[in-house]
Amino acid sequence: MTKLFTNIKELIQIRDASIQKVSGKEMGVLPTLKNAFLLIENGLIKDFGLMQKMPTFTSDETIDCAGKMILPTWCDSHTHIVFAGNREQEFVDRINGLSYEEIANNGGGILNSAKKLQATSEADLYTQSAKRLEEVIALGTGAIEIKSGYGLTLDAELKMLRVIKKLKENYNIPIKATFLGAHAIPSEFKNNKEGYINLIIDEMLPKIAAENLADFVDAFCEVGYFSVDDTDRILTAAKKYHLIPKVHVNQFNSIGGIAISTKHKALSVDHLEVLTDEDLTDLKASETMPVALPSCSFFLGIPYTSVRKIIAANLPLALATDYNPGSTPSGNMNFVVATACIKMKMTPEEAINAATINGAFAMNVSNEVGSITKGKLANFIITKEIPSYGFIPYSFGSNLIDEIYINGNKF
Ligand SMILES: N=CN[C@@H](CCC(=O)O)C(=O)O
Ligand SMILES: [Zn+2]
Repeated sequence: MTKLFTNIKELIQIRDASIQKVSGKEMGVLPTLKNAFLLIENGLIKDFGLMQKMPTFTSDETIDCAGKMILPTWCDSHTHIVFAGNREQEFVDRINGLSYEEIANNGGGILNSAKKLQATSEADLYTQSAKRLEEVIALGTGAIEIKSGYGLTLDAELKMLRVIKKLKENYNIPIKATFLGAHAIPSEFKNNKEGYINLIIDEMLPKIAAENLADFVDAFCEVGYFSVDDTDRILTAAKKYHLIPKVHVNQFNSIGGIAISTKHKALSVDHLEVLTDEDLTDLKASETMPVALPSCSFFLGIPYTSVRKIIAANLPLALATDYNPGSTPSGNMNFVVATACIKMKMTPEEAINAATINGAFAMNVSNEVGSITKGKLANFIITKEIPSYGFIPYSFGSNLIDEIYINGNKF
């Protein structure tokens, strides 16, 4: 089955397969072709080039894209879309003056979501989560990472990971599962954090590995949650099961989370709203991808990640949503890209690179998605008629998506 897309006003993010991520100044370069064609075959990108040089193809279907642009679907490398219910009440509490920290200390926050999730059946949790996944695919996400971490008991963590497994089976986009048992200390272990870490290491990890339920491991390395030593213990234990770390660090405090994560060769370190010079030095000596989550800063009113410092240090950067019920109840990557430009002063080129090729790297799916590359999945966004790709972040809040293609089929 072949499909030919012709007269594409601009074909965005064309790359050779050898490019897996872009760093520093390279982030400001977004390779494109104006007036292009794109040929797909059996769900994969087969060929692309300039219209003037298009060979004669016999395709099953031809789609005229005059005035429209094509770019790879967004790669959202950090989400928590498997959750039960919502935390709208906490949103109102924050409007009325309580802080995120105060809400968490009063038994709200992650523990509130854990209580709801524990009381929700696996079937119901699947239905709620699948709805969110479909919502974000329609918004242009074509590869996604999903974390556990709202279970906080062996059974509930397994329930979350089994829901992610089922999503992988039923939806045809790259989905990666991350075990985040170390998301918060459950109330039963309030005065016995060691006991909970032992549960993670001695019971959760072996069971999860035996059922092959996770690709990555995560921990919330933060004051009041898991210390650097706790994180070290968990990442060390996870290594035995070949779980690569992707770690929540530096959301509120810089406590050494980056150093311990890079020491464990983490694939990514995520949040980084607080970032010291020492953190930057540790990142520079690593292959770890820094990931910024601007929708979280927007929703909580906390500082935005200093991405200009990161890029000036010649580092790469990825952008993700952090879609979750507490700090970021939105999985809209278009908003993330716009907010990165508006609030973090990224150029449209940098933001699109961060949300596609670097996002793919941050979840180990670079061979399948993240760019318009021969042999990669035909997962792409066709825009409405727009004057330039800069219009995507510029027209924040507008829906500029005309169609989404996943594995060569309209979603
Ligand atoms: N910071 C840790 N975890 C989530 C939020 C958790 C929640 O509030 O439910 C985050 O990445 O922002
Ligand atoms: Zn998160």
